[in-house]
Amino acid sequence: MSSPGPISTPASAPSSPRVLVMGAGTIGCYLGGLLVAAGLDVAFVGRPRVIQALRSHGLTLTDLNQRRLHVSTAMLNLNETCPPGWAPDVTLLCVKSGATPEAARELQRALPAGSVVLSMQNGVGNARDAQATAPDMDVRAGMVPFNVAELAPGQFHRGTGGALMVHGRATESALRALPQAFTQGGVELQLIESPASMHAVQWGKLLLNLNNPVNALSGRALRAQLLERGYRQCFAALQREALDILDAAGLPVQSMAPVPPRRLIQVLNLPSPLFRLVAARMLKIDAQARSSMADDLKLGRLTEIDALCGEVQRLAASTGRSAPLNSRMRELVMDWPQRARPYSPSELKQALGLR
Ligand SMILES: NC(=O)C1=CN([C@@H]2O[C@H](COP(=O)(O)OP(=O)(O)OC[C@H]3O[C@@H](n4cnc5c(N)ncnc54)[C@H](OP(=O)(O)O)[C@@H]3O)[C@@H](O)[C@H]2O)C=CC1
Ligand SMILES: CC(C)(CO)C(=O)C(=O)O
Repeated sequence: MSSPGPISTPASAPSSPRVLVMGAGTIGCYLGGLLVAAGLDVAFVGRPRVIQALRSHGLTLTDLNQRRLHVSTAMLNLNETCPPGWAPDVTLLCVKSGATPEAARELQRALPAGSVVLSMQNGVGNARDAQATAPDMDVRAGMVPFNVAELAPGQFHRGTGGALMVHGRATESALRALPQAFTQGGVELQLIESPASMHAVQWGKLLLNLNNPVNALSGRALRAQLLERGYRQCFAALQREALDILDAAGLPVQSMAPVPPRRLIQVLNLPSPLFRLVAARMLKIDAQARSSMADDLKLGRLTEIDALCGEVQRLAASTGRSAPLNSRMRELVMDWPQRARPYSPSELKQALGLR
């Protein structure tokens, strides 16, 4: 992506690597749009609402560094199901966790055996679940560190930074084109060779995503929510419980923050004036950015709470322990439709049983 102002987008050459975006939503449109702009041959599969918006408006991508990119409708290969006979070099699986089985079934039906599928989803279980549903695919875990918001139909904004990570090797033909293509759009992609390291990355991201329910229930934008100590204390308590369980299970975690996970918990608990100083980098978030779960609650959609707090509960149970805070948070998110009123910091602490 060039910065600032619109840029022209190159037409993909006949020999361009082919990418299928399965689930053209917020992340799918952002990642796929960057790849179209880099000249890759990208097909999007999405719901009629999104496909119609892209047909009417094209795709506009912006980011926190004032980059702006417009991909015209003519450049977009838009579909409501996998285009028949279209064999991608790589597929980006970008649906929410609850939609993974249906999407994986479609990939299994439509793509040649051995097709590489990258799960660009949150949680630690989506790649495993997709692989179980689509046994002929080669499903790999991926990780998206940054926040993307749909600002208007066809307009997607990246509000935070960080490098994409994917399980694979730079020498693999399916993946070779991706790092450079994303770099052109201002996004780094790191390939992680070892499955154990990728698992540690995913758990590191899950720890960060334990703020998603806090953010969603706060009713505030991410930055405003993180500036409230009471909400940070809730996030820190959920993280501490998860880390204790991960330690008990002997599972390593790669921190997604510039400091180790336990240090991050201390930082989150600091009084706000100190937190602002110490966590200046963490607070480099656009004022309007919200967690993906906040979008789900607002639109009355199924949330990914089961893939986040639910995963902590399941890991706890597998080691003979319990995860009362993550269990309680899961209940609060499930009970949202009955309440439908944001929690103040003290209300949320009280609801979690924190002092
Ligand atoms: N948004 C963000 O900032 C971030 C999100 N993530 C993760 O990325 C993943 C995707 O999230 P996000 O992009 O926000 O989700 P969205 O809901 O915005 O996008 C997913 C889209 O895929 C559609 N979809 C689901 N199943 C199918 C199908 N079988 N065929 C076609 N379209 C389908 C959904 O439609 P419908 O709603 O009708 O099912 C929806 O439009 C999640 O795991 C999320 O946690 C990770 C980092 C940041
Ligand atoms: C980027 C981040 C951590 C923002 O909350 C996210 O993963 C999400 O919104 O789901």
